[in-house]
Amino acid sequence: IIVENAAALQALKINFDFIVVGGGTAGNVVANRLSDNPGTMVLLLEAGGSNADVLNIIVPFYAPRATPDTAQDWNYTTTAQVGLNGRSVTYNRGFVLGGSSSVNYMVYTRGSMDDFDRWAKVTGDEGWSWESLYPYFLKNEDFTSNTTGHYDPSVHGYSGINTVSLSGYPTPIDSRIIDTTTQLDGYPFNLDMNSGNPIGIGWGQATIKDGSRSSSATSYLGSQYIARPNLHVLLNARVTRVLQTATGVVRSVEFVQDLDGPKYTVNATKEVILSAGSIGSPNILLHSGIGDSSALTELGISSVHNLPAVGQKSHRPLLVIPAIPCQLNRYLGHRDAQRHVVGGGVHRVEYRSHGSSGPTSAHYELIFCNGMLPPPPATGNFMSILPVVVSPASRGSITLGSNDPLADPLINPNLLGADVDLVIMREAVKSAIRYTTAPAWDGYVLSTLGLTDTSDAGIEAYIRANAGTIYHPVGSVAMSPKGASWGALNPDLTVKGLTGIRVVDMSIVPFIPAAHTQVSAYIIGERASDLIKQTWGIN
Ligand SMILES: Cc1cc2nc3c(=O)[nH]c(=O)nc-3n(C[C@H](O)[C@H](O)[C@H](O)COP(=O)(O)OP(=O)(O)OC[C@H]3O[C@@H](n4cnc5c(N)ncnc54)[C@H](O)[C@@H]3O)c2cc1C
Repeated sequence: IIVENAAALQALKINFDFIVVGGGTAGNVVANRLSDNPGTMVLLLEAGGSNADVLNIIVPFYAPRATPDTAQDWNYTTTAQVGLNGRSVTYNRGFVLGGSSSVNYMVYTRGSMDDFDRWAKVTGDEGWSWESLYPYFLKNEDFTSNTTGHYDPSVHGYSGINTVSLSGYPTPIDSRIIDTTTQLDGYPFNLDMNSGNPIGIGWGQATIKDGSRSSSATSYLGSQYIARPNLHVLLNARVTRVLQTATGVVRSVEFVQDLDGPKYTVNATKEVILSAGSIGSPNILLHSGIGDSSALTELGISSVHNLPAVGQKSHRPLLVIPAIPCQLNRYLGHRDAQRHVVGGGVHRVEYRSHGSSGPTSAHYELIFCNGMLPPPPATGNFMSILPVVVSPASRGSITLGSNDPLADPLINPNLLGADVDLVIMREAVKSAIRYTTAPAWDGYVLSTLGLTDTSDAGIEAYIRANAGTIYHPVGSVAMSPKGASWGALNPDLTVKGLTGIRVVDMSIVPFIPAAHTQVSAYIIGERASDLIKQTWGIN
């Protein structure tokens, strides 16, 4: 049930068992799974508005229009990035029901077995291993395509909630991408990059249903779920702090509906679940006095619980350079509209101190677009290859610049902060250029655009001048083993040293998966729901 406003919510006088903060990718999974028991009262508070009827987030083609600088984006920018010649870059996050799953590019990649096995190792909890999480991938997924030879049917789920499909129409670069795998060494064809072994080049899968975006809002909060009488959803409800109801017990939530309007509080009888994302969750905790107590005191925020890991040094970004555009001698589609990812691939490079989780994990990914990113020059036909560092070693931070909970936090992803990331990006750029030297591209690709000096130094300068981020922040409220003196969360996602509050979103991740991150957010939501139900004996 969508509640009209805070006054209407208060008039209901409901004792909510659970309050979920943030109706994003993971938060909507939790709201759905907890409310499937009709006796459990769930309140979901989302800062943004409705996803309904917003064309830019419904039509897959329009995804690049959904952010930045829109009403559905938090419209953040980073601090000046030393590794990018002091540039600040936009840092998009969904500000709408569905969160970033409502504005993302819909690429569906799970990551590798080693990625999740590393989570299990780092947290000491086997429940985070690939094998343990595998059922959750299937539970999330409603795979709909059936193009033989483009995927492995045995590794997908067909009765889940969130739709995943293969590209619905062919583009002129598809066969060239795939043919190259047999013409060049080092790019093996991978029938399905979501099997846990993503190395190679294969057909892209996306969270698209019947030509429309499948987000956590359209799937987990689809009409049959949002109508549940025990699930209440309040939009435009921006949470400013979580509050103690007794010493060490955090079961109260403070929020506003207007930036200069009154503050409201609402209590949970069982738990508050923070699912405000990798920027939102540490931001709320810090303003609540849960973080590094000396840094908070300096800002005039009373320390409630000293937890230095919140927002600190755990935030691993992904990098992408705007693209290696290639000028084509002909083009078979509509020039501007064809910004569509049709294939993808992930690769390893030999480098001693690399940061990937193991042999099944990539160092970099090449994303192929049948069109140009950013928007193309006035004449000519273009495709792009986007190299992405998927196992970056750089670590950044989310900190506060003021004690105003409505002010933007300071987002420092520290892009290219570790030398190895620059080396891997340089190799990825070379690899992208090499890819189009295969016979499959003869007479099709004329030249690259923008990058003229292809020496190591020339490529590095190009990267520093043009690189940005692919919007996959993680680890700003990371898990560590139970009892560890570092980390912010226990492996069951409870906040260390506090009762009544868990964090469930991408901020919990100790190491980034070498993948796009929405699938992880979904399965974190799925496992967390089971952990919460176990704690409270809910079926
Ligand atoms: C432009 C873009 C493109 C991307 N492309 C892809 C892709 O193609 N494939 C892929 O796998 N991943 C992609 N990602 C990343 C992926 O979408 C995210 O990693 C994932 O959705 C994050 O899920 P989450 O639950 O952690 O956070 P979110 O989905 O961001 O949810 C957080 C929610 O909390 C709300 N919130 C925040 N603060 C407050 C507050 N104070 N009070 C109340 N509510 C609050 C937000 O409005 C939001 O709805 C992309 C991301 C972006 C931004």
